[in-house]
Amino acid sequence: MTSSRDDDGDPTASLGDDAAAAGRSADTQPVHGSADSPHGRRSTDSPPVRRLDDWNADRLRSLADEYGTPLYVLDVDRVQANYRRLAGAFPDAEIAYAAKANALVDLLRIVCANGATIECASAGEVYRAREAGIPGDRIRYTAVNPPERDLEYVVDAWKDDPTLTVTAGARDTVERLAALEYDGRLCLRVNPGVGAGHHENVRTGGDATFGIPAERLVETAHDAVERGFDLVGLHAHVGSGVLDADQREAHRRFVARVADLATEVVESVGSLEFVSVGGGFGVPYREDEPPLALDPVAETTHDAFADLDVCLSIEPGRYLVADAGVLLTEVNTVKETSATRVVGIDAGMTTLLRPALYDAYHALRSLDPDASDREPVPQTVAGPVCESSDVLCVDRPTPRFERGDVIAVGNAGAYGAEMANTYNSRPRPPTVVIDGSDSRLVRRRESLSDLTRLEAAAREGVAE
Ligand SMILES: Cc1ncc(COP(=O)(O)O)c(C=O)c1O
Ligand SMILES: N[C@@H](CCCC[NH3+])C(=O)O
Repeated sequence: MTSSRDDDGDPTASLGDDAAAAGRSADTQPVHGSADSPHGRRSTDSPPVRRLDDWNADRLRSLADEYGTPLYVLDVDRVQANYRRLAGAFPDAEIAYAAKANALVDLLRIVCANGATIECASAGEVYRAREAGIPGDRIRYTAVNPPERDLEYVVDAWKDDPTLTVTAGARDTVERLAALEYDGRLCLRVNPGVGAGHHENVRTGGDATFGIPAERLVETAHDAVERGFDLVGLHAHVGSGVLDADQREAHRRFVARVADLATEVVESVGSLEFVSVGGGFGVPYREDEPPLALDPVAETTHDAFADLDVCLSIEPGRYLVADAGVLLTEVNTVKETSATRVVGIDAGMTTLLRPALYDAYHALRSLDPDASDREPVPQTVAGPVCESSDVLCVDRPTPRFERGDVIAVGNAGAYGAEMANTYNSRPRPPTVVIDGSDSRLVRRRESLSDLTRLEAAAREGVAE
């Protein structure tokens, strides 16, 4: 395995001033490439888990007062601490941040300033990365059944900057890229036959639709080389939210299988620059769940690739941003029913989709100064959307929430704002970034007029 970067220079050099500034503090120096453990890893000092109780309630309440609710809050220092911890465990690996977890332009700049590449799942994410000023050699686009419009946009971006890399998960995608006269850097995504994740809907290996079937990989690689592509990489992704022992064991088998497949490709086509083993590093959502021990995962991965002369790449999304974010929401209704105490809040499944989609658990805490004195009672917390699945929790024993309380919802930094939508014509919430003692609005609240802006029938509609 070789190191991902041959320069240890300033990764922000080609970014704008803002990005360079984001990377300038002592806290944000890239950590790649240094070693002080048998596997070249080095420890970092930030706690591996940040619970909801660790957030400063007064500060969050004052942000809710200033910007209103629902409101996403993202703490830049925590993103950077998470980045350093992961980079410390995988010092030789390239870290490609999976923008799908949270694609705010500000955030892309910050992780890139720390040394990351940006892993993009769509033309939209490539567009965001370019808006952030990120150069092509830090952008990777992984096509999933790509609409023609996406391919065309990415091929145009590659014409502007041929250092960009495209990952194809199907032979058809390779053919369609060739038809668009793309013959640049190509990575192939394989389905290694093993998946893992916090819910069956987020397992992307094994019985899933993603990637080239393993038995077709070598012939597809040959085909790509014969067509004149610059075949630089192999990619696979196990799924999302690897945390418990069974999932870690599946991840171990996954990594071993990807290493075998990479060996087959290298033997057949000569060499590869990198192998990406995807993301999936889980974080604890429940108060009593332990954090993921990164070192054994890194060691297993390192060992699996020890005999291969390739750079290792990882694609974390959730691990970098989940516990760096909270959602703030206000209680507007409380009613006792014969079955439970129902607490109505102003954030719903349109604001945070994960509970409705995956039955996901998110910790809840009232920020009211008296909240800790209140007795825990079973409470069902429901949003403002006309769907009975619009509940954050059912009968969860929590200190009584009262009307007017601001509730903080934990681990909302990943797949929170990013999956927000406007169902029931609910404008999407804003995001405020906190950066040390400063805070800034990085995405404004959508207004009612934003809802109709694209419709021809609206007064100022611009539909084509
Ligand atoms: C291809 C790919 N890479 C990376 C990720 C990031 O996953 P996670 O947020 O679990 O690290 C995903 C999402 O599951 C993905 O589909
Ligand atoms: N959206 C999922 C993660 C899966 C990402 C896509 N591969 C979640 O919130 O847990």
